[in-house]
Amino acid sequence: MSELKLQPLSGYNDFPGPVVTIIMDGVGIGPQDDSDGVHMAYTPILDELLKGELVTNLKAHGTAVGLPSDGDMGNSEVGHNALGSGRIFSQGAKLVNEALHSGDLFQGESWREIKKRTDNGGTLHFIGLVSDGNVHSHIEQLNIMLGQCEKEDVQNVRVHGLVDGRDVSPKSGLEYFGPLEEKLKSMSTNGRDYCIASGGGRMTVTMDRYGADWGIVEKGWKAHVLGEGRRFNTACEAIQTFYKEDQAMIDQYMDSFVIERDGEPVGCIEDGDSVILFNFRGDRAIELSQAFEEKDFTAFNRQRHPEVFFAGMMQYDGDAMIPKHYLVEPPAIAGTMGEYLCAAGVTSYAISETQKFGHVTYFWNGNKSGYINEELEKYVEIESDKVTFDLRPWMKASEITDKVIDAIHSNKYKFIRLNYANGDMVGHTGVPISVRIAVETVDLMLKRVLPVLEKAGGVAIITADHGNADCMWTDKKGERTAMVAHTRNPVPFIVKPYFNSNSYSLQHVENAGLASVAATTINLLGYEAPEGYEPSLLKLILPGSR
Ligand SMILES: O=C(O)[C@@H](CO)OP(=O)(O)O
Ligand SMILES: [Mn+2]
Ligand SMILES: [Mn+2]
Repeated sequence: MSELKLQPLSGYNDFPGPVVTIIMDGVGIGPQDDSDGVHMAYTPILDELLKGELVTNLKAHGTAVGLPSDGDMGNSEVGHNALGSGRIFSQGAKLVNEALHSGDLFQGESWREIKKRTDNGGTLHFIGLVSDGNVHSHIEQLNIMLGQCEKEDVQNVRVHGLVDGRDVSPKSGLEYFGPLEEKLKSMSTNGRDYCIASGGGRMTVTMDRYGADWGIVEKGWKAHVLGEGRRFNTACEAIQTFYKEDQAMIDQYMDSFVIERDGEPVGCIEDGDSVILFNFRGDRAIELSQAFEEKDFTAFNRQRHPEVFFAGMMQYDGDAMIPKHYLVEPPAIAGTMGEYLCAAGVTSYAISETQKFGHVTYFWNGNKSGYINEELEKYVEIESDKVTFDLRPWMKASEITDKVIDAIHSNKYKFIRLNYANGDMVGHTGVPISVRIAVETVDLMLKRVLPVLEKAGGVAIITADHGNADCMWTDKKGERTAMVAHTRNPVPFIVKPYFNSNSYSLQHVENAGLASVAATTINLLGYEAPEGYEPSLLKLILPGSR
């Protein structure tokens, strides 16, 4: 533990209140036009804060958060990893690409075990998100693995594909499933039999997170494993049918589908088979991994639990070791801010609603679940509604705020962090009236929290993990398409001190990104930032130095 020791910041005077970090999920700085849901919302509090002295913009996408290129939008995983760890780690998207292109992945133990099973007649099943969103998966990575299957002459391959429409445009499923079905067909020569076996929209089927709605995973289990769901001849036929039957249908909410051949599901998962969950990101991959791996599983009735070799694209939870087998080593995010603060005896409080609870705990702590030190920390989850959030854009922001106010009043916590999910979760629905209410909700919450913090004599850090609400639609030749994905826009960074014991100025950091927030926070708590952390955005002004 000795290397986790924080050094006191010289010249620092303590102040009575806590440091409160407010993450406005999905609230980026957009083009300031009428497509920008943050700009369009009535946000007097945020507007005023943005005029302050300790205000800047941060990069929250691409290489600034460890993604392969600056063409990649940010996301909650990489954003909260950077916020909580103070450094930039090469993330799943990048690590998997490297392992695939070098071929290391195919030399690994998991792939070799799968090959053994397929040589013994087992089918290889790929389950995952079929798009090039690069948040949870990338179709090119699936394609490379399929190419390897062909090369190694794996006889039977089934793909259980989830339709995206959340990291890519809302009705783009056919653009990915069309070529994929073609490709699988063209690979089915010399006795090989490759095809899509089941699927469904990612928010309805399989990709639940943080235990928000296990029914979603059960629906996926039924389709992928048991072959239960509405039957079609091809995945493209399924998608086209869903579009035809409901004009308003968008990909992420599509029902499950099962592909049949000769009147039978073409790809149930059986004893002796192998399964690769090809999503690299953990939050929405953990529950299905548990359903495959846990012996005494109670979240839903599996009906049948096939004996399979199950491998994740990565290990999704390094503490709980979920899953046991995986294809690519995840980034080793050690020495997080949480670990340092616990080692220094600093008390902390983390809160969000279910949809983002793991963001301020699991992602924040470098993809590790559970407490670092339960005596010093408190994690609070408010249960999220089970709706598409355009219907309840206020979400659980008020309930979170109530608790945060209690936490400030309690005087028990030196560091409080919270995530308001609204800008992001409602941003993903692409419904402008709801997005506006979502952003206004967050502003109202600032109005509630900040005066309490002022009374307590603390300091607020207000930022976001990436953009989303800041672009609600795109316009091509006068035709608007809902834009439901995250953006590549920068995010605001605001420090609002309510004490007069110290005085700070902004410190210029070249290309400043989210990872600089951790050092800044640690400084505000009275310590030098640990070695290797991205530089702090604040400079303590010592008396007489101005
Ligand atoms: O909903 C999710 O899984 C992602 C988008 O794919 O959003 P976020 O990174 O904000 O959690
Ligand atoms: Mn987010
Ligand atoms: Mn999101």
